[in-house]
Amino acid sequence: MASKLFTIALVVALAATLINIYVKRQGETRYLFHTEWYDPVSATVRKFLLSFFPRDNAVEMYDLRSQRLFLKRLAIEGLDEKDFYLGNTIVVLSRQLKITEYADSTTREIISSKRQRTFAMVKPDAVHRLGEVIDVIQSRNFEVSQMKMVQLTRAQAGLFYREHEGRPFFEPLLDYVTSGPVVAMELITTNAVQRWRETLGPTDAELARREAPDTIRAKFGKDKQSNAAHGSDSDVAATREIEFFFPSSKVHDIMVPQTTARFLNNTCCIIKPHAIAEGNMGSILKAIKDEGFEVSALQMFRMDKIQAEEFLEVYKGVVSEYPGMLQQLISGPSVAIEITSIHAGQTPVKFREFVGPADPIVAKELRPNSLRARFGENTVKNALHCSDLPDDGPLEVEYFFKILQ
Ligand SMILES: Nc1ncnc2c1ncn2[C@@H]1O[C@H](COP(=O)(O)OP(=O)(O)OP(=O)(O)O)[C@@H](O)[C@H]1O
Repeated sequence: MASKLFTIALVVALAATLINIYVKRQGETRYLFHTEWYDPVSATVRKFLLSFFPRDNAVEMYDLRSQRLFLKRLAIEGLDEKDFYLGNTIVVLSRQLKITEYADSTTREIISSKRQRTFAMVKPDAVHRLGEVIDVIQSRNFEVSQMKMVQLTRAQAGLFYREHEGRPFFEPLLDYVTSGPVVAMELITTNAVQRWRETLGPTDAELARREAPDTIRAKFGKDKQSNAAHGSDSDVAATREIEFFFPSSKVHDIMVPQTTARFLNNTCCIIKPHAIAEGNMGSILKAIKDEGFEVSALQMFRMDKIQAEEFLEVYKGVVSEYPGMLQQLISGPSVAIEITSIHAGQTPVKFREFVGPADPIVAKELRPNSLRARFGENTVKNALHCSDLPDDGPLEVEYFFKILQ
């Protein structure tokens, strides 16, 4: 009985504190989220209630364990309303906070309709034009929140398209979607399911060219079967399809599509978070292809501080930009790429030349066509990380495409 009374008192006290903190903000738009952060010092996951105030991009955090205000309202540069959706990780004062739940019904109603997820897949016939497809995706204000190049097995393709089993086009469809790599993506925007279907256009690419020439299938598809890309047809399908390609728990199931990494004659690069946030991912991928390099594997990662420190260890104490490089790498999603080319043994050296000098200002002078000259800003925001030495490339590819899988 005593313990029950204590629990009730605690809940009342907690509620009262929350009311104190939040009700006084009445009249001002704010969203409430449950978030968590892995605290390396206590080796535990700490849970916070987080308020976000869109007017000034400020956050306030309440520690659910100590039941105390943890962070007074503070504007966080680079944080935006669009960063707040379930499953995303935001960075607040170097802490990577994962958003685990909406903390009230108003936030759920507003954010979940604004931030709907859908599943998109670039099919084998359009993968060589991935950069252009991503340009369309970004120009229509979709955010790519997960992405992975995979090779579907026939069994996986059959499961994915099981609703079409028995139809005359089913077996040819499986031949087609297993004929080469596909790129699976989770896209987020307002009304994402419907808007992505509209962006795709009609199933038949020829019909799309006649009736909806501005759509993805009109631009990149060939016919009724080879139609460049897929999109979920409902909210429920989107959830199922996202889970199919990006399982929420690490499962070693043969039905989970696997990376296309070859681990041979390769080098590695990372499109940095700032370049993705600035909308340059598509242009960078297109430039890499136009220069004759092949993207043989690709995946979006949200690196945590421990992973970023591990990855950048060789630069610690060696380059003065190390702290900035670390912050940049954990500031948002990045895309790791395995690069191969017809130059075989020369791929690392040739690709490094194409990426250009570490300082974009120097790159603009010496190599104006290099990726850093075109997409970089300074030595930290220099658009891409690229393996330094030929021996590093395969190790970095292994890090992303084996160890972090
Ligand atoms: N009549 C057909 N002949 C050949 N292939 C077809 C035909 N109908 C559909 N397909 C292939 O099967 C896929 C799935 O068919 P569905 O009817 O679900 O079309 P969709 O919803 O427009 O496409 P998706 O599901 O790939 O987004 C199509 O995208 C296309 O590749």
